[in-house]
Amino acid sequence: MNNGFFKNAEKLTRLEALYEASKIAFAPIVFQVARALRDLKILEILIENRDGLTIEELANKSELSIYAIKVLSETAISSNILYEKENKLYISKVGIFINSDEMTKINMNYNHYVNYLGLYNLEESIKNKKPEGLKVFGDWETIYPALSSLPKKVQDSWFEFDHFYSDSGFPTAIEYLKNLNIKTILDIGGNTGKFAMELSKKYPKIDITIMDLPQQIKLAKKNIYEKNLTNISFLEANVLLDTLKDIASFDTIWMSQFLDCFEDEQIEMILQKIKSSKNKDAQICIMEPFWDRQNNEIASFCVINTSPYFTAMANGYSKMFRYSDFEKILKKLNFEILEVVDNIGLCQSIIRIK
Ligand SMILES: C[S@@+](CC[C@H](N)C(=O)[O-])C[C@H]1O[C@@H](n2cnc3c(N)ncnc32)[C@H](O)[C@@H]1O
Repeated sequence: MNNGFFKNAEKLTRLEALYEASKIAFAPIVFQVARALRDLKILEILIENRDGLTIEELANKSELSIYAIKVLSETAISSNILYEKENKLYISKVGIFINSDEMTKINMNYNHYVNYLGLYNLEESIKNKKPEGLKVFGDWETIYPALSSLPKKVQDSWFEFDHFYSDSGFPTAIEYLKNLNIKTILDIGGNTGKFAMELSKKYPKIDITIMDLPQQIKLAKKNIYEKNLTNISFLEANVLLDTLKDIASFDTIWMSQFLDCFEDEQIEMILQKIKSSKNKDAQICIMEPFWDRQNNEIASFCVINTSPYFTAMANGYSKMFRYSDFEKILKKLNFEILEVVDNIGLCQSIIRIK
């Protein structure tokens, strides 16, 4: 299933197709112009002046040259961000979204700070199965141990992106977990502890343990000690290398936006390790944004287009899941699928398995 999205390609006329191809060929230019218009506050100025401004007036108010306004606004007109009427420039709905829509802002920052430079090496990354783009930030095998030492803007936009999509699901996910009668939960890939802290605030009686790489556990500990939450513990582990023998005491294993960090063989290996080490009655809840379970095409587009980040920047081999592919892995490992719940926050689904 793909909810009937992305069905236009075969219907385009030759001329429409050439226009689409040209938009793609110039996409990096339009992207950078849109971002510059946002960050140079030109969009904001036009939002404050909805009756339109001449080029001279806009140059004056933005303290930029006439040349700058002409270059930026002409690309913006060609891509529907601005429009022109009787020698005045106006902001369009697209421009308003670029300036003010939270999701668009976060996606744009993530693509500019985290992905833009490194995506130049996508082809090499595909061929070598390595995140060759990551070298723009240093000599790392994957982005995960690098996260806590990336440049501030890169780190901030990575965490904002990650948190925006998973955080929006946390309230509903926590409500969902309420009905499962949980006493002890292991949050694998718990990152900076955001989910654990939300859960802890809501249910102080549940024992929560965050498992992650040592670098992330350090950040999580700092956050959690500052909040003085006492029902959260920590386990440093690399799920690829460690045995996971100490997980038998948990009645629930939680993984949110975690398994998408790995390739199929690794996912099978991790799930198999969990299956053989967990208490036999323990349930596993997996929260992921499956692109074929989204309820609108925009969400599906955003989820799909996160995948090349994994290839060029994160690890060289993982991607956002198509549910039907993921289900095959669960069935191969003989997991019982207890239920799948969609529409968790912006784009997540929870699969509960045993
Ligand atoms: C995309 S983040 C998800 C964070 C969080 N669960 C959420 O929903 O926002 C993936 C997390 O998995 C952790 N991770 C990646 N590889 C790992 C490994 N081999 N062992 C343990 N944790 C790992 C990363 O450090 C990171 O915190």
